[in-house]
Amino acid sequence: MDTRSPRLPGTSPLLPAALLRRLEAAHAAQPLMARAGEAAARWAEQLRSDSARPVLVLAGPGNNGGDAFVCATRLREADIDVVVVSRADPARLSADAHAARQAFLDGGGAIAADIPVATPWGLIVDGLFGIGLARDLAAPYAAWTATAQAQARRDHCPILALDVPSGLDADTGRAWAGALQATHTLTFLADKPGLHTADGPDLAGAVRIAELGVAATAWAAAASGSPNRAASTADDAHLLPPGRLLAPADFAPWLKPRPKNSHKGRNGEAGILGGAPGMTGAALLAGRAALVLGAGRTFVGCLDPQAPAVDIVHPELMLRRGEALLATPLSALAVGPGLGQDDAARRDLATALGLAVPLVLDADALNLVAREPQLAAQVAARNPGRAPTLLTPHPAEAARLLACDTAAIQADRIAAARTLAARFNAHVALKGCGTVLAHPPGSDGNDPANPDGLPTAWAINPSGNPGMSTAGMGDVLSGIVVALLAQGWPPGPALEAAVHLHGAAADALVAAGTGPVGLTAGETIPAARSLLNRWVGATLPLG
Ligand SMILES: NC(=O)C1=CN([C@@H]2O[C@H](COP(=O)(O)OP(=O)(O)OC[C@H]3O[C@@H](n4cnc5c(N)ncnc54)[C@H](OP(=O)(O)O)[C@@H]3O)[C@@H](O)[C@H]2O)[C@@H](O)CC1
Ligand SMILES: [K+]
Repeated sequence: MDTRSPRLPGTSPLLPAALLRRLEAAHAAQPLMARAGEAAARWAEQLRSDSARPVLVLAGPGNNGGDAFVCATRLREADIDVVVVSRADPARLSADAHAARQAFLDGGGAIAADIPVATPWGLIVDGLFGIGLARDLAAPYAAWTATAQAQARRDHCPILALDVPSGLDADTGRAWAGALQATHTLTFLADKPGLHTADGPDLAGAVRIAELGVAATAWAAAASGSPNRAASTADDAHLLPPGRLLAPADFAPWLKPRPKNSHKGRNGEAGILGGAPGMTGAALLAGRAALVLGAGRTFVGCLDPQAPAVDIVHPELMLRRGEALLATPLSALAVGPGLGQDDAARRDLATALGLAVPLVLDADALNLVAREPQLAAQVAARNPGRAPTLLTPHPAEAARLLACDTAAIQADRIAAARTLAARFNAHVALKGCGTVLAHPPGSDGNDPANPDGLPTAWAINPSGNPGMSTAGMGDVLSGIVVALLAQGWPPGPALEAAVHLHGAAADALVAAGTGPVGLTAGETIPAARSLLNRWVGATLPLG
């Protein structure tokens, strides 16, 4: 019997396309396309919904098409009926893709110029475009993706995307017009940010990585100035540094069991400031989350003079007026849940910004900072060592902070989070599908010298689900963050852990049938507590 504690999943690097190209160049002597096509064929064999039906393989005009030709050849060798559709001009193919196409033809394969309308498929393989796509799909490709999508629905068959679903930007997760929605994605060499944020999770389905025999750590050499690195180019100025797909192993060092000789003074004083008239519920939700996630004492300061004096559900909470809270010694403070934007809110926020404690800003605290340059300057001037700032905007709040529209934020969420981290000298969680975390220059693991001038430390959180798109979830997240800060977590790990934990708690609830429809913010609080206690008892992978 295995008596070891359960293990925490480890981290996975997210590599931008420019870095993947360097990696590919550094390993050009290896048969990467052959390995990619072979790995795709092996998964394709397993995925077929009906082994009596043929597999439709769409092969595009670049190396993604080359992977598709190899995949089709391997499937035919396994006696699987394959229909390949391609209009790639052989004269314009790379040497590898040309050879892959020729090998398919030499083996007796045939290429169709259009998708047959009447054939029922067992599987559709999407090898149209990979990391080389940078515009809306042109004819005939947009028509092919629409037809493939409709036929997959008709035939109840899966769609396996090679590297990335065609039409998805591998760096940003933005979908170009005509993008294909896959059910499965086999991504090559390393995982990619675009598969995990914005439109990526909807288009990619279940993601697997095929490393193609290149060591998982080789990217580090390609990213640095190693001899394998291709010569620097002007593109380096825009090079997105590698990030991480967040997992509990990223913050495992802080998942410590409490000492037996513990008392509430060791677990800190968490404060929540908000609760303007009509919005006291937001402050209470944040306060309850801070309490239940382990803060030693939790104080809630409401701006509403009519706010209740006690929380009947959680009488452990200490309810105060806003000014009284700001005069209370605190280990960490969250400002924003139900704060409103009136003069009192502005005044209390300005006072809070002057306190030398870790400070979480959310909701109307962010809107006030966006509205008033003086407050913005106060945020940026805070001392990131003694008084770190943590910002948790949703895309509309991020757009106000960066004076742009929400579409611009969503077009490149990673750039937006890194820009906010640099501008406000703050740890940032840009919420939404695939929350993006970015950390300020000078914080742990952050190389201040990235050519684009933005901080290098960023991550995407894969946990969470659409059930979280409901009122109060942001308030609960603020409460979880401030609870961890009060218990002594450093700001970066506290923000990453809180975001991951909150999403994982919502996922556990959905798995148990509570949601996604009708999932409430309050329900995620005890679920997050259960999970945090489970993680504290787990260990890192043993390597
Ligand atoms: N990196 C690796 O390590 C490995 C990479 N491998 C594979 O290579 C893939 C990258 O290949 P890639 O660079 O040839 O790009 P790809 O995505 O096939 O498309 C480029 C072609 O499409 C064209 N085109 C673009 N947009 C278009 C549009 N909207 N409408 C129409 N055409 C459009 C574009 O034309 P152009 O823009 O030049 O006019 C060009 O012809 C990668 O994702 C992976 O699958 C593996 O084999 C092994 C390891
Ligand atoms: K593809």
